Amino acid sequence: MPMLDLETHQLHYRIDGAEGPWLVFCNSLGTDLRMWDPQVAELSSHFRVLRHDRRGHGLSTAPEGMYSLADLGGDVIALLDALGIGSVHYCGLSIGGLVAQWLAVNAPQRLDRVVACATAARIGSAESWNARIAEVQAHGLPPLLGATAERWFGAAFRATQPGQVAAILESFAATSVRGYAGCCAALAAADLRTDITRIEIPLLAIAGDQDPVCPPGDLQAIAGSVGNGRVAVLPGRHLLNIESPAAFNAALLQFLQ
Ligand SMILES: O=C(O)CC1=CCC(=O)O1
Repeated sequence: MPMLDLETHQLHYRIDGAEGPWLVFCNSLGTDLRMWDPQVAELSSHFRVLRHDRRGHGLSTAPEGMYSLADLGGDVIALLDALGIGSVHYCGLSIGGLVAQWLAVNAPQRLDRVVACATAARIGSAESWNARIAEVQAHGLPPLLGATAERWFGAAFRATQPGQVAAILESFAATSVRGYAGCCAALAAADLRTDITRIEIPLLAIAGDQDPVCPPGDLQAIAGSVGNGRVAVLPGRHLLNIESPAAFNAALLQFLQ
């Protein structure tokens, strides 16, 4: 189980595929790197795929305190440096998509092409994230399970794919409260609406047509703000890479190849 030792925490990562350009996937809040399994199964024959569990998620440890987007982006750069990787295609979903935008603004030399999925330049409000922090610190993550499943997957998918939904919710319930709350703090403070106008790297924004968290307008706004952006709207709610894997993989391949 490969781990990167950093000063305050350890990052769990995984590499699949032996040849081709590097493609890095970055998970959403309350999930681990397995959320990208439907992509890795198909794309690891085209790319060397690097995934990591964000700090406080999956098998990565959770440093104390609250985190910032710069901390999360810094973890990605530390991982690339440690593995001797120069530049990558980068695909992140939700908070992972915010990290993608942060990297495209602050470390453009490390990115070839960037894919921002089910995200926004500003997700929610400081008030809503601070309320979420208070809730999980008081009661843990399990009380959030029902509402989370409804935000992440459409009713039809929940009814027909209970195994996939259960697996993702299991990873949610296993997320550390400290790690989850720390990332909520990063979300509370993150507002890249001005910064992203400086992005020149080719960017694909992918939206779920039924996403209640980051609706298609948020992704259209990202694509319209950057120098070289385009948008794809696919069927699905927030975790659309799991709900619509074939369409998602096709959009990625078309953009990255
Ligand atoms: O928590 C959610 O359901 C939605 C979300 C916001 C940021 C993220 O990564 O997930």
